[in-house]
Amino acid sequence: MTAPGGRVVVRAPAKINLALRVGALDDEGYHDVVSVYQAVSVFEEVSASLPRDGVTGVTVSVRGTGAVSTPLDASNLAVRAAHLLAERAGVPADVALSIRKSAPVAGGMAGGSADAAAALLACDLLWGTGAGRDELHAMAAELGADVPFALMGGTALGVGRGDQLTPVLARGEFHWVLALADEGLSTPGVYREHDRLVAASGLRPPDLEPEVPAGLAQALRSGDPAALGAALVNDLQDAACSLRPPLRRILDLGHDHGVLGALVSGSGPTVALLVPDRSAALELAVALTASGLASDVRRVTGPVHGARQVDPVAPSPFHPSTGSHPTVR
Ligand SMILES: C[C@@](CO)(OP(=O)(O)O)[C@H](O)COP(=O)(O)OP(=O)(O)OC[C@H]1O[C@@H](n2ccc(N)nc2=O)[C@H](O)[C@@H]1O
Ligand SMILES: Nc1ncnc2c1ncn2[C@@H]1O[C@H](COP(=O)(O)OP(=O)(O)O)[C@@H](O)[C@H]1O
Repeated sequence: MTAPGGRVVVRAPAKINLALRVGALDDEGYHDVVSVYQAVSVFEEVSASLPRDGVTGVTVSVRGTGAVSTPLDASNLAVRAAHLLAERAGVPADVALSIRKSAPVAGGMAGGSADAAAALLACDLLWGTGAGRDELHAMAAELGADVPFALMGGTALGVGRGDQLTPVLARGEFHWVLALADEGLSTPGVYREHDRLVAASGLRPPDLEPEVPAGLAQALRSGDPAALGAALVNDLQDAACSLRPPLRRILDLGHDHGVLGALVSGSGPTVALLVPDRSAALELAVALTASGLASDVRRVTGPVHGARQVDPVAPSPFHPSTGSHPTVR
């Protein structure tokens, strides 16, 4: 579905980690992890167009949530994705990328990874390079541990660096309230803090079983939000809270409101609170907003689909004034 004028639009989801177990550090500075990802209804949108006559190379523009703190140079993950695909496919890297961000930057929701996944797919379609699923997955893993999941979506187990994926059966729809922060947390910085806390505790990092923790698998299979809430776990949570102590107050507020579960998403600082249904989500969102503890509060659902082409001429549900989709607020 390339539009007249050569434009492809792809939407890719942000994620929450339902479980994140962190094992030993390897020689390349990566930790062995067991991660259960769930894609949620916060979508990054990447549009890829053929450049105007005489223009070559990759250009990028960014708008939406956190646009001002998103890099516009070669370090932008969508730009890196376009260059990587062009190099592997042996085609010129000529594309104008335009990103509409809804996920917070450095928020522990893999918004940048979603941009990379969306750019890979959009450029593949725009250039007609015909990379298969496996090839796109391999390129995604080179770009970052979380990028393959943004291609896949749904609910999935990630092992190794978090990039070796297996889909997980999840029934039904789960309702989340997200508490966003103005300022992000650096992923390597949070892993470093985790290592410091583990060393200080005198405990060894756990040897990980490369499978979905039993209680979590059962909760997802049966679509039981209360059981899912009890099974949520994030080994990076203490490190994120150590670097950003006010996150504990958001978790406490959630527990005071009787949420089914609450945890920092990945490396944070986004906090994800699980509630039984839409009306509980609205009630909690109102309380969180009134508390002033979060810079933005979103109501979202999961699981949702992975990176997917959308009709470039259809009106976008993106809300220009807020940088987010009205359906998720
Ligand atoms: C923590 C998680 C949880 O899903 O993501 P976020 O919550 O930040 O989105 C991931 O493990 C992050 O994934 P991602 O952000 O793609 O990581 P990468 O770009 O590949 O790596 C950034 C840095 O994070 C650290 N890193 C990442 C993955 C991993 N398994 N072990 C690590 O120690 C390394 O220091 C690495 O240099
Ligand atoms: N397109 C992009 N969107 C957001 N961040 C990006 C992008 N490209 C590169 N980055 C860099 O990647 C870092 C983390 O990206 P992001 O996926 O937003 O966070 P997290 O890893 O916490 O989920 C940011 O600090 C930012 O500097």
